[in-house]
Amino acid sequence: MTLVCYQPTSPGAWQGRNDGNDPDLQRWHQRVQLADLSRAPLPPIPEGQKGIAFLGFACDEGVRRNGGRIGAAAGPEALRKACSSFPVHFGGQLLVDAGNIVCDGPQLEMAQDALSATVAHILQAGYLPVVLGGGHEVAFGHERGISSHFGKEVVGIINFDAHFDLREPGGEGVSSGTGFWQIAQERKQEGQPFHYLVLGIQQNSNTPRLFKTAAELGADFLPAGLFQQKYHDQLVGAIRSFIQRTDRIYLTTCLDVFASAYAPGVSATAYNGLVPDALFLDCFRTVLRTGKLAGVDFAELNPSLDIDNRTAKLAASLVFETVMNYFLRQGD
Ligand SMILES: N=CN[C@@H](CCC(=O)O)C(=O)O
Ligand SMILES: [Mn+2]
Ligand SMILES: [Mn+2]
Repeated sequence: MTLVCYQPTSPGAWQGRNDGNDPDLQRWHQRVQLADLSRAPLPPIPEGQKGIAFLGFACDEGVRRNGGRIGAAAGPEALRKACSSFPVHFGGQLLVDAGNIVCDGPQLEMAQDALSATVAHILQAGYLPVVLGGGHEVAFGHERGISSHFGKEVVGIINFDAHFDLREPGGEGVSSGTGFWQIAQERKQEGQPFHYLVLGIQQNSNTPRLFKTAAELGADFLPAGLFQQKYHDQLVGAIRSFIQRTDRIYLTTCLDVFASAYAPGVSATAYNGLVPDALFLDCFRTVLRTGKLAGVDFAELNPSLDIDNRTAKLAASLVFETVMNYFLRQGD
């Protein structure tokens, strides 16, 4: 593939604890295969196996344009590091690192185009793309790659986020806060429905205008306050009924959906965000186990604001969930 903004991952990115080379001792860093897409396509997936391809989106420009605290471009590197020592519980399945889309300076739109093309390539090769952000401008590029690959199929978007990210582009153009508005416009132009479910919305972080835009676009949302054990069945039921209306699911997690005690390393912290507890995990796994997963990403990790890698480790644990559920439990 010829790609602007593309950089392969350096071998030093995956390093960690080593207990030996036996299959039952291995860690992810011993199993991740590095692929340089500028030289060769992704390796073929052997019959009867599945593949996941990580792709970094090293980009600060969306958060900068949105007036936030920059540093998310270092997110992919921190996430790889936090994932490196996870144990391998998935037998011979294929875990590949497909490199990075790097947004150098103000070229955000170009980086998003490169992201879309690379995501489409990953899907074409039969892998599940797991994109490591980067600001939430990752969503527009990622989703477009998915919808271009799946053509007329209905792609539903599930976003764990404190924010709608339904802003109309302002003076600086598109940003980390405009991604889902941009997707809605594309859908409208194509005469396709916009299926968008946001989980964890904070009233104190979204203007009345954003709530109004969400209503006008037919977006569904569940507020952060609903994330209580007594509403468990309601939450899981709402997620399931949303998924039923779609053919494919794009799952995106904006790490600022979590309370700042758990996720201090984000641009816009939430003191009263979600707790990454059993209730949250039930909701997250409900999405992962649909059998319709088309792409997963994690946005807004800003290592320069993190405390003791807390946010990176939380995001990494969700990557672990994604890998485990895709390889071993999808379609339950
Ligand atoms: N991707 C982030 N979006 C939020 C940021 C809010 C903030 O910086 O306070 C938004 O635009 O609403
Ligand atoms: Mn957010
Ligand atoms: Mn967001």
